[in-house]
Amino acid sequence: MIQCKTSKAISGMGHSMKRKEDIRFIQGRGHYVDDIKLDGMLYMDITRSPYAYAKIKNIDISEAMKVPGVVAVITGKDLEKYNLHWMPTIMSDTQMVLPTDTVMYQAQEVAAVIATSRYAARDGREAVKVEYEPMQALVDPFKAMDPSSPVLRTDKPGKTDNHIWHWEAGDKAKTEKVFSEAAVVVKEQMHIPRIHVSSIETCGCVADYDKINNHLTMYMTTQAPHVLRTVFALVAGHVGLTEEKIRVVSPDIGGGFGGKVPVYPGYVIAIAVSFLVGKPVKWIEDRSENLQADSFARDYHITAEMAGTKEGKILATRFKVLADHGYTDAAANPSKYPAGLFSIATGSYDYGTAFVEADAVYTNKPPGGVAYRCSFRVTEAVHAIERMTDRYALEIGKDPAQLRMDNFIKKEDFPWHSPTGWIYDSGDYHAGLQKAMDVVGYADLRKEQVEKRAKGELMGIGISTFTEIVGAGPSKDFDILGIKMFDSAEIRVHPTGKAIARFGTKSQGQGHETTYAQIIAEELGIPAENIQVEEGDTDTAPYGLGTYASRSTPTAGAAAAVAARKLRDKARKIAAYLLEVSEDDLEWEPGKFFVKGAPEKVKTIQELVFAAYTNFPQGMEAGFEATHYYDPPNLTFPSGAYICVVDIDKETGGIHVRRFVAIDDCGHIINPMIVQGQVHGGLTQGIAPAMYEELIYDEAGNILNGTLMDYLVPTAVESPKWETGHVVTPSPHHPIGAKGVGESPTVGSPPAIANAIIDALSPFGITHLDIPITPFKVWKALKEKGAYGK
Ligand code: PCD
Ligand SMILES: [Cu+]
Repeated sequence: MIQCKTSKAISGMGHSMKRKEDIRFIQGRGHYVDDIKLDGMLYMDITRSPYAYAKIKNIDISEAMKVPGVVAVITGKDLEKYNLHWMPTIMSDTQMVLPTDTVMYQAQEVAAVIATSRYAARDGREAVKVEYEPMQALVDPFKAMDPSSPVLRTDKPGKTDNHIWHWEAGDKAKTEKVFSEAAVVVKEQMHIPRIHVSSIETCGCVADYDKINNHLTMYMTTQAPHVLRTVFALVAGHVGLTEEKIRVVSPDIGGGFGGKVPVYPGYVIAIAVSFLVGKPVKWIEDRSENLQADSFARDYHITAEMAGTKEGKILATRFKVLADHGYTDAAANPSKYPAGLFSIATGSYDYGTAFVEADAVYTNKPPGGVAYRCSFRVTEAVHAIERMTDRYALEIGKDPAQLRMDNFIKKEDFPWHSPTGWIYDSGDYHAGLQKAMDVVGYADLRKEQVEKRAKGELMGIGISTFTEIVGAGPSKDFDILGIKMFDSAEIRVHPTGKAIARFGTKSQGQGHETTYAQIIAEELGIPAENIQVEEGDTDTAPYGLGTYASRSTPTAGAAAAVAARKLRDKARKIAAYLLEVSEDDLEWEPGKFFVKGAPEKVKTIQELVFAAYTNFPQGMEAGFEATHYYDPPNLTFPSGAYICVVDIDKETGGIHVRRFVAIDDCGHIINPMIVQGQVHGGLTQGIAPAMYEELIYDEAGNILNGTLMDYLVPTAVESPKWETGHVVTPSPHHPIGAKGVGESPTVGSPPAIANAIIDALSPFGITHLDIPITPFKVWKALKEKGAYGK
């Protein structure tokens, strides 16, 4: 199925080349921020608020200053003197760096303690005495929307409510008409809970300000080094730290998953302190801080409706969202899309009309709304559409697989214009679902289910046939803080034919050092092994928007191919010159040009590169280097067909995932082994919100599961055996036909699991349960439906 045009020695596209980076990772030689030690480095720890909403009456630092090793305690008032106490968020909202008078969520930063050791900093943090006057927190987003509720963002002049923005897409009037006339309408209220990215490595940085040269080097765990450099320059330009004086370096990163896109106050405080003290300052979050205070994901309350015929033709959908953004809108979305790409909510189905609308609201919870392994809210959209498709099938008593087959967009209808304005590039949804059904043995499973039901046993089969939307994005629509979302590649081939390539993206574990090398190997025929890939240093890499939203392959990966093709064009010119033929008489095969019909007249790419430095035609520029900034013409639309089989213990509500088959379509695959790893990891991060994870707050805004003792992150023990496979519909507009894949499994799997569980419970009249679906929720729902007698 995967075609390899290059030999294993070259290892271009389609080869399961072992990951270059793993040589250091598996030997404990990865180099992370916390491994950085600089002369005279100080350590920072942060005093945080125990209250979700309170006035700060007083901060007494005297005891903290007495702790041996503590050199300074910084508060909002200190930063205010330099106008560094506020910063912009990526969504152009504002966020406190340190508060001067009010705290807005539990675990918010209140003061920073600087000491000569991490331990002293921690002791100092405990010794900071803060006097608070607690206020009534607003936790419920629906209540917060109520015009009679107190206004939380009193820092915003003229703000009279807690509403942040309203956004909509699709055709409201047309959709309403279809709904009012439809024979069948189904409706569910659902909550996609607030969850959290639990990367192995927490956030952290070392801010190293050099007073003599007025230069800041910021070592940090960021998915978007260039954008953050720009943000830092915007925040600190007025004190002389302009962009050319800032270097952001991201060393190895232990998982990003969207949580390392935002700017956290800790980074800005570390910069401010290093600037004021003139020494390097290290800040590394601990596990609980990471869970309690960093950007959350999801938290969408969705009223979902679907209209259709009695026979099973979907006619329209309507989705209304209330988005709880916490204290500030610190989501990581393209500017034009405050609700991200939620309007992909029509999914893989061909029907006439849809209307989606979203309102965002402030509450006393940590800020965020990051795209945790999700292209800006596509996960929420997929959950809504895939749950409702099953809900509709249940309503009319039709098999959910058949209902999907009957409603899919057909492969000949691509490029397909969705009713909410997207143009899907390619796909073959029928083939994907058919393959998943064949692998899982769908017909037999349905028979088994009938037999089990007759015996009172609970077995469920759940399907999710989702369409993803990745590769942000085309500059006409996509920007972050005004910066267009292109990405870049720069290739330098040295005289001996070995190369270094640099990118505007930044791997956090995805394997870019391997796969980017494979793309260049494919295009130039230089062995991937001989191509060194570098990312994450703003002094050396070309400007790019970073790695998230499965955008690296669609953008920087494309840039690599285009830059390599520029070089191949140059190689052709040199070959024509050396072989004394016209360029048209030459033929390319990965790694060499030869004369048509005379294959013995050949120049290898290595010879041609050498000639670019030693023997090139008069008038040609010397060297063998190229750069490309790629502005994608469209997004790529990967898809998947997932089938999950569950067995439920009726007495305890215990859920056992018996099978999980995932057929993905990410177009042409660069490295099948890496893609499989991506799918395994992504599925595990899909079972997480479906069955385990949710951040829970009480009415006072206290987080009830703020440690990994209580916040249940699934491990290998909880993970079922993932059965994976592919169909391949190349992206027609991408230079190598690839689509992103990193997010697909996390986006597509939660509804497959939820649908399976609901399918098992449907004989009791249960039509919906919110994720995470825990044994207790199942048991409670069964009890309410009288499953255990009166
Ligand atoms: N067709 C194809 C596609 C793809 N690939 C591969 O795979 C990977 C991925 O890719 P993509 O899809 O393009 O993506 P990126 O951009 O690179 O990345 C991103 C993603 O990725 C994922 N994965 C991962 N892994 C790891 N290890 N770690 C991490 O952290 C992570 N993260 C996650 C997330 S979350 Mo977001 O941020 O939320 O938005 S988004 C995301 C890479 O390596 C590449 O190359 C291949 O091979 N082929
Ligand atoms: Cu495949």
